[in-house]
Amino acid sequence: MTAGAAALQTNIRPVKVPATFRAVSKQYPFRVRCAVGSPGNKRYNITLLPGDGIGPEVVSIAKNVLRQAGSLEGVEFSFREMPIGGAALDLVGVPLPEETISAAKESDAVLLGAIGGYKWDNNEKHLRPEKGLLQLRAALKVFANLRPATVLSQLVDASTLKREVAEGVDLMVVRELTGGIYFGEPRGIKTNENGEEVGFNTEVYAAHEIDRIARVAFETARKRRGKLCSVDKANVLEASILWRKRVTALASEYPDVELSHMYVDNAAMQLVRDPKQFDTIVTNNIFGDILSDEASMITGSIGMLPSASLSDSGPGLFEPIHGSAPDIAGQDKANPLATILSAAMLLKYGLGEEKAAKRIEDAVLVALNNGFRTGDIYSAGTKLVGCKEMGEEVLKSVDSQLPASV
Ligand SMILES: NC(=O)C1=CN([C@@H]2O[C@H](COP(=O)(O)OP(=O)(O)OC[C@H]3O[C@@H](n4cnc5c(N)ncnc54)[C@H](O)[C@@H]3O)[C@@H](O)[C@H]2O)C=CC1
Ligand SMILES: CC(C)CC(=O)C(=O)O
Ligand SMILES: [Mg+2]
Repeated sequence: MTAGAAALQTNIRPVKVPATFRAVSKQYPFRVRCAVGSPGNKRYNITLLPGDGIGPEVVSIAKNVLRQAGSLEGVEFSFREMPIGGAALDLVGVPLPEETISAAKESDAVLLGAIGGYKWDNNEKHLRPEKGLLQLRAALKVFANLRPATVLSQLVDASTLKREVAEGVDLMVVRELTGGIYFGEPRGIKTNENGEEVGFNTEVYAAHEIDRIARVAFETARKRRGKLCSVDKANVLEASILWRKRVTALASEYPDVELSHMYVDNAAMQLVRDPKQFDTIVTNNIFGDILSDEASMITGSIGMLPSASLSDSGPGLFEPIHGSAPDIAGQDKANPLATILSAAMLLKYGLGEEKAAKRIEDAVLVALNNGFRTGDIYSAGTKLVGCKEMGEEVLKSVDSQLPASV
């Protein structure tokens, strides 16, 4: 055993691996992981990757909420915590240890906090926390990243946009997650013939990568309001020209979905001008990363937005869209709702446990209805609480049988 593996062993708790089978989800064009057994004894293995900064704070809360919601619906979890990002670099010298990849692959779903921080910002490229997250997404083949942005009526005043612009926004960004410029080769920094340093990356998409994310997006739009906007930069980039061509070609298979195209610069502007025009947005890795952060502010805060990253077979990866927020880490200021809602997406999209997912979604609404707000979503007349107290309020509400008024 390597020194790294030995160090990791101390962190690994043995778990009982249940027999699992896969069933086609009725909800989405993905396979969900299903535990074998009667509704009374369902059991799933969840890999927890707290990561860095506020990651451990929000994941520990989401874990408790997940366990409680599950237990009320006859679902049990075995949690296995593994290192990733800066935490893994400090522990074993790499941002994504083999043991973490294996644990993630063997589990039924993965819940991640966030990675990164000032301490590792000057590390060599392959020893940066962000590299670990990209490697994990590639290892799990989670090409489809669903990032819903919904303005809750309770939080309209937390939006930076005017009430009439923000109220009622409900959109879904379908982001391609394992291709494009974040992964494309060649990449690097070299010295050119003039002795000057040159940094370069490659935006590259194969037809099959575009087709599979487009299909997810068409299916998603079909189950929502039937409108799909494909965002690209086809007026400049060849990768976008192919993107637009492939998405357009698939549209004939989805006659019930209204397809439109928009350049990304216009999309960034339209999102704050009139976000209600959007239902489902499909876009590449980098544009989806940027536009979803922008969309989060319409909802009040980046601390509100969850995500589901799905493959067409193995376990899904569920994480808030925010980063490790080193500026507020360790201060009990983080909003845990994005991670709690990611746990709800884990139940719904990863395991097909819709009732438990609904319990969590309702509990978040009840906590907000009761006036609790972390600093990022605070407005006059509401109760300012820290990360832990917000988590406790959601946990209390999970038990509540009261229907949440949206
Ligand atoms: N998926 C991941 O793990 C991601 C990791 N990162 C990494 O995180 C580190 C910080 O990156 P930033 O660009 O600052 O982005 P960030 O998302 O961590 O923070 C941006 C701003 O939003 C605030 N914020 C974020 N999450 C919040 C929450 N739950 N509650 C309240 N406020 C919250 C932060 O305090 C900060 O002011 C970097 O190392 C970056 O590479 C960034 C984005 C995604
Ligand atoms: C930290 C990066 C790897 C990606 C990112 O910002 C994101 O996925 O939202
Ligand atoms: Mg991002």
